[in-house]
Amino acid sequence: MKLLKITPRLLWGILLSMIASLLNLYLPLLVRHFINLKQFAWSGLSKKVLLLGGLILIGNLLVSSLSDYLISSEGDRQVRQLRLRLQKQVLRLPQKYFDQQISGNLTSRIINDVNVLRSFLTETIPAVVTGCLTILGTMLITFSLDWKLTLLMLLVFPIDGLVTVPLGKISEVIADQTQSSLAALTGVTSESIKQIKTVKLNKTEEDVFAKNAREINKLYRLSLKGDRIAAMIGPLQSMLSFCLIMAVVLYGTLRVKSGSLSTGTLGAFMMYFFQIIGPINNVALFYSDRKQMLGATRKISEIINETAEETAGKEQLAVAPGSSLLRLDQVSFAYQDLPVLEKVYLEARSGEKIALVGATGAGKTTLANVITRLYPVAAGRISLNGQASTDFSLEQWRGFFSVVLQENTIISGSIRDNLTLGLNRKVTDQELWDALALVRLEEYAKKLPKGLDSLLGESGKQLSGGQRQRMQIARACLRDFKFLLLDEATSNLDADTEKIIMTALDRLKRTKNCGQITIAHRLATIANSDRIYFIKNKTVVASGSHEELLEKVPDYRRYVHEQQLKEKR
Ligand SMILES: Nc1ncnc2c1ncn2[C@@H]1O[C@H](COP(=O)(O)OP(=O)(O)OP(=O)(O)O)[C@@H](O)[C@H]1O
Repeated sequence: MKLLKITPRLLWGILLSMIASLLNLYLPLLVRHFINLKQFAWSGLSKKVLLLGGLILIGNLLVSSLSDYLISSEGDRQVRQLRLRLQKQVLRLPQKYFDQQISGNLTSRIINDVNVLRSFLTETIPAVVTGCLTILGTMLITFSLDWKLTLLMLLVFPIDGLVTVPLGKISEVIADQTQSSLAALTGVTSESIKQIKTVKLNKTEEDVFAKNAREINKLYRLSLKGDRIAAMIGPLQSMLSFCLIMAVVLYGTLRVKSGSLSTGTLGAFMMYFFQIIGPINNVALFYSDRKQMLGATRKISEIINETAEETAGKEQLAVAPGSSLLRLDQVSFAYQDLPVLEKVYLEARSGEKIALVGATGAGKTTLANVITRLYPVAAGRISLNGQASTDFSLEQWRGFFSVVLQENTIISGSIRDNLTLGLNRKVTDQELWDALALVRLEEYAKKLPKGLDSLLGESGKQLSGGQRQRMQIARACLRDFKFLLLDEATSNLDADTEKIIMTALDRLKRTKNCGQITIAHRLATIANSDRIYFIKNKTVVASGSHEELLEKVPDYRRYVHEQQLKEKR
């Protein structure tokens, strides 16, 4: 097992558990002594034996408690470490990995599969080790007491094996399928909760319910299969054990009657018999538990072995203060087999506002994602002041950009939490209020009873779409950056508010001497750009000012015309 380890603490726990098992082995011998007594007298040996029995019970209690605590706490510690490792790994995985995942399935891997490993480490391993010891110790003692009765008792192994081996194999498969089914159910449930508004507005409650019910039913059917196996294993084992006990009792009684066995020894045998039934079952289940653990390990390892984004390993490169030039040369990119960008050329300078314009699906957002290295380019070069983007560590490179995305990136938390997200410097309240004022949110925040510390709800549910966009712009403006990248960042605002904010951003661009890269369809947002890159057929087909493009590029004229028609509607 690679993910969880056998540590000294765990070994101590198992050792104590073994001591407790050994202590338990002594108790039937004490009982045998009492049964064999001709007459009970509260003195001498009997007193000593009773005292010893009491001490063994108390010792067993203490040792077992300590052992349980050591094993469980070690399991918790290792599960914590594994979950932290998984969380760290998940955060480092490339964007393309998430494009192919259902977040709920991933969550289930991190939560449910790790629990399977925990139970193997803290339950199966100790149970099997102590079980083997109990079985071995019992056999040694019972052999020394009466080998014939022991041989009869030994029949429990093949009989138990007859039940647990074939049924255990089936339950292994069921357990593996159950884990996958649980992951799928977590996936669909979390998706339907996340998309509840879409579900309601599209009146797809029944469809979503049917989809989720399919997963619930699949899990139910698997659980029923598991229940059937468990319902067979338990009673079958009990019945076979009962038959065997009867055989031991009958044979033992005959031997007692014939005088070749003492009543005490028969009593001790019965106790030993009951004592090893549990351990035998645990040992028999080891194989299927191990299979289940291997399945969970495989699924977790798939995440851990995924190649992470290359984040570190490079020195911070010195970047001269002042003006910067971001340049894309012959950049190409494809999502798996879908080429989206081909030989794109682009330049953005400090103090400039450039715009990426093109029909929907043209590849504008993809271009922004490639610039910020969310996806690696397939060919070509992206550089800052002549230095290739890949010469910079990912962290340093992403630090050059402050991005406002098309999608909602408000986190659950307060206004302050959202504004300071990812900021690695201390900010004063005044700076936060200034940022809010820049996007015209100051009045709104002032009216809230807790001001900057007011909570915004999950994903900013308590804000309007426009307020959410403005909050994200305010957050972006607070960061230190060389280029502000706005991807449809003002699409939800009314024309007047957008104009006010764009004017404020222009001012910010001049005072901070940063560049601005805007992706937008609305003409008013892009028309005053220093340079517009018009994207069509996977590449930049023309660049220039709005007026230049209108004059020289028929496709751009057509695009603008269509856009004007849309905006008039
Ligand atoms: N994660 C992804 N995996 C696979 N294909 C994608 C992915 N994201 C986008 N695409 C595809 O890449 C193409 C460009 O998409 P992109 O989002 O870059 O366009 P866009 O110009 O920003 O569009 P819009 O103006 O509608 O936002 C589209 O065909 C889209 O289907």
